[in-house]
Amino acid sequence: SSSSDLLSSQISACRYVGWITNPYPVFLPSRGPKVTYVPPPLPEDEDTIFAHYASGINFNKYDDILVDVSGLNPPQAIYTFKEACLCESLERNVAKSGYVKPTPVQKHGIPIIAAGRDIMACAQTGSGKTAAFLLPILQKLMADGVAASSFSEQQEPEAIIVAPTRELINQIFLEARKFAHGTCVRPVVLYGGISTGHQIRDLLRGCNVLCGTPGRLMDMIGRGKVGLTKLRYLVMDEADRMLDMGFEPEMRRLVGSPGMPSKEERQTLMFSATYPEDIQRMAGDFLKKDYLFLAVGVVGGACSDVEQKLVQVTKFSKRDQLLDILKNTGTERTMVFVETKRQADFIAAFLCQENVATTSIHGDREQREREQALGDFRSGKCPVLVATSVAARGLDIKDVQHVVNFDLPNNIDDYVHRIGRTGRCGNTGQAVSFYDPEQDNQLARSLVKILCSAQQEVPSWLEQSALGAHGTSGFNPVGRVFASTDSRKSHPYIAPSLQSHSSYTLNVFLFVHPGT
Ligand SMILES: Nc1ncnc2c1ncn2[C@@H]1O[C@H](COP(=O)(O)OP(=O)(O)OP(=O)(O)O)[C@@H](O)[C@H]1O
Repeated sequence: SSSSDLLSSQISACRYVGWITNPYPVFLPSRGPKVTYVPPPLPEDEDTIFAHYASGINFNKYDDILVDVSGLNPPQAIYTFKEACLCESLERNVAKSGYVKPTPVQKHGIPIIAAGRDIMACAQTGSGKTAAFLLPILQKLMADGVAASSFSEQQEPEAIIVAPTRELINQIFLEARKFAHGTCVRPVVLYGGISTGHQIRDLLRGCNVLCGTPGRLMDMIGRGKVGLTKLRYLVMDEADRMLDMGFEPEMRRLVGSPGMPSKEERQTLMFSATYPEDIQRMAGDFLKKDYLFLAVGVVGGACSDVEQKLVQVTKFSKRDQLLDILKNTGTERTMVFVETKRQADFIAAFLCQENVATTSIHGDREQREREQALGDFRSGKCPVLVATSVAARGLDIKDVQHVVNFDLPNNIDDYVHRIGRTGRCGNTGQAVSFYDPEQDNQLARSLVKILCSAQQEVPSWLEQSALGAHGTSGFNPVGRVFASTDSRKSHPYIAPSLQSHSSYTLNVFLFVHPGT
């Protein structure tokens, strides 16, 4: 029965932290030396492949968001999927996915990519970036009559997509599989935590679009299972994360791998909701000089469909406050973010003890457990998911109504991605963040900026903390709200031609800072 299933999943969550067998939790990584996990076969029925949730009441408001394209000669935006001139199968798959009209990042991104240009695209969480790169790539592969790939000891994909986490790359793969349904284009996914033998067998059956996390992808390239000479499209999703300290060396190894076409010979596409300026400058190493910078709304801004609340707390009051919140949210899907894997185990076990159907996801859980947890959360069997930042980016889960930052992250971009797990595709959502002044003061200024630019109420205590924070000279929370911060604009020596950049805007959306 479902209640005994629930009980057993709660028991296994507790056992994982040694709660039941041992009164003092032990935190041994449960990863064995050899990974043998083989995920269940993918469903083949169309209802599952094309399952989607409805866009929300604010979907049409996307059209009001300011768009800025900078760089030379950007192509005209499209306004309908018809104008994207997709082939019949793609058009049908788009319709079956429930897409009626493109979102702004699709209106601008699709023609830019179709025109063969490199792009650095920034658009708020949940606004359709995945289709913005998948559709034009698939369309170009189809238009160029890409050969149906077949068995070979080395696969040479035409497109490679990289993303920072296993669950996200798997989701992107499923999207690619959905849009390519009924065509000869074959997407394949590679990520860690799964039997390598299983993935090699799947890969060698044929591959046009390879979706991978960096480690497993480089492993397959190193084994000679993936050749790069036919590569035409390289996509970095969550590009700022792919180029930060953690992944930058892998990305440099990837573009420096034997056979990899130079940046002049391939098309490189970067997408994210956040782009710190230093990362933007470094990203230039991977892109052609004349790449286009597409900014939908405030670069690095939070999704305006998420109602953001900050609650001042003390370290020891957090658990009770979390329980209070969860009592009100009931069975509505809620993601609770914490800072450490250990904390994720503690909080998940605590909530299970309090009879809240909870599961957890973090980097020390086995892949089987991670996928089970996500599955239980998606299905609603466990409506509360306790997660570390491993689940902060990209995950698109139906009906997540609440995000709780039990611990605030230590950087503002992570905050933007985390709260973006709710309020997707024009739906509304709520985010509550526990702010511990002893821990979180360094975030005060950035939080005020983010709240202002998303037209949210700023608590006066937070404004005070921001004003009192170190180095506040020139602090202007409402400044630069519409800056389409293409870092090249403030560094003309990088690309002097951009002095005369072409920039256009759509439907300027003005807002007033609360209180002004
Ligand atoms: N044109 C559209 N019409 C209706 N739904 C859409 C459209 N484009 C995308 N969607 C849906 O919106 C949801 C969010 O899209 P997606 O996951 O691509 O967002 P994202 O911008 O990549 O978000 P994140 O920054 O969190 O990665 C998905 O369920 C997707 O299928």
